[in-house]
Amino acid sequence: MTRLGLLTSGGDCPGLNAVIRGAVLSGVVSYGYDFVGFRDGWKGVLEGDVVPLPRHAVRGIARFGGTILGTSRTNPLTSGGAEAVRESLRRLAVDGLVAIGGEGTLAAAQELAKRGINVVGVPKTIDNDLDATDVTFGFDTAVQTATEAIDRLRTTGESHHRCMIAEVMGRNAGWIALHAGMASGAHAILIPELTVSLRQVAAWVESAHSRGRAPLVVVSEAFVLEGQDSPFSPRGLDTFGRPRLGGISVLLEHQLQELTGIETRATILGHIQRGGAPTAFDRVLATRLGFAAVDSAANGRWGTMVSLRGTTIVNVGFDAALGRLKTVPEDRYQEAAILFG
Ligand SMILES: Nc1ncnc2c1ncn2[C@@H]1O[C@H](COP(=O)(O)OP(=O)(O)O)[C@@H](O)[C@H]1O
Ligand SMILES: O=P(O)(O)OC[C@H]1O[C@](O)(COP(=O)(O)O)[C@@H](O)[C@@H]1O
Ligand SMILES: [Mg+2]
Repeated sequence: MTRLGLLTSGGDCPGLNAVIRGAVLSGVVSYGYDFVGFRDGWKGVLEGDVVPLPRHAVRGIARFGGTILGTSRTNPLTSGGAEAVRESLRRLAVDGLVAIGGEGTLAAAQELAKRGINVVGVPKTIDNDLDATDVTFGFDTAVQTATEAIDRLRTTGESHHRCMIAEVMGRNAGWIALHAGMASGAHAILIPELTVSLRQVAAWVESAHSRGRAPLVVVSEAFVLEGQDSPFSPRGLDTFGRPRLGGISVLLEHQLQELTGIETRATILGHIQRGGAPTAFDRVLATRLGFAAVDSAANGRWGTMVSLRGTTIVNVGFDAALGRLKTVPEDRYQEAAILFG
């Protein structure tokens, strides 16, 4: 019997469990496959740390956030390499892997595929910044969660006649800020793709204030204020050596209050955006990606990943997914700018 191994790797996002369930159900129902799950991403592969994934193990999990398998940022190439992965799969009689992760996970999967390991990828990023897929699961949930939180900030902001700043995730791309900002009626949206001067932000805030509104600014964690040379990152590095972002809104709080004289409060939404139950949209997308990943494995399309093009799930080579980010185009930002001030 064919046995596939599933793993989730990199930062979590709502919908991972729906992918796992979709893959197992499709594999069991359509192909008679058997599944195991590796705990904590590539770490579980290297350590042979597996859990059996019979059909009943995935019962009802599509509606839960996080990942039942756990995740990590272990890089298999620096922690044992392809030979260690091959040996572990051989020992566990696993015929192929479904790796669910971000561009780092997929880069590792690509390298392993080049070395003859059977692996298919499922793209994951809360930031929605992978170029080879139109939308990633988790993004819709993050936008919904951020929008609900920002709606709450508005009512308290309006009561106190304050300027409220909401800081959202977005390491390289401002998609969450753009969408949550448009949905919540922000008077300024600040994204990593475009520097803006403090004076311009203050002008938008003052314009909204002068119309009797409580100004609302939505800012991506990686936004760079004109005059700065990199995103605000006072918290050291993450386990992969990337700067940990977060806090630009607090900097803006002081500077905007000083410049405008309007009482200002900043809120960092942080990991709340990544936690909790996926929206119906994300459950459906993630389930379909899980189905398609198993179809890819069944058809021997190793070394590829599944992706959404329009409303269709297609297969693309890892190359298409890597090396290029899907950032917010200037025209999408200018379109939203009609709402500013
Ligand atoms: N080029 C690469 N090749 C192999 N592994 C990588 C590469 N880049 C990143 N990784 C590994 O993949 C891990 C997960 O990254 P990724 O899937 O992008 O998720 P996230 O962006 O949420 O951290 C990284 O922490 C790192 O260990
Ligand atoms: O606190 P952690 O887990 O390091 O993750 C925070 C970072 O991960 C991100 O959510 C990106 O994750 P994705 O890989 O899902 O795109 C960033 O927006 C954020 O800077
Ligand atoms: Mg990544």
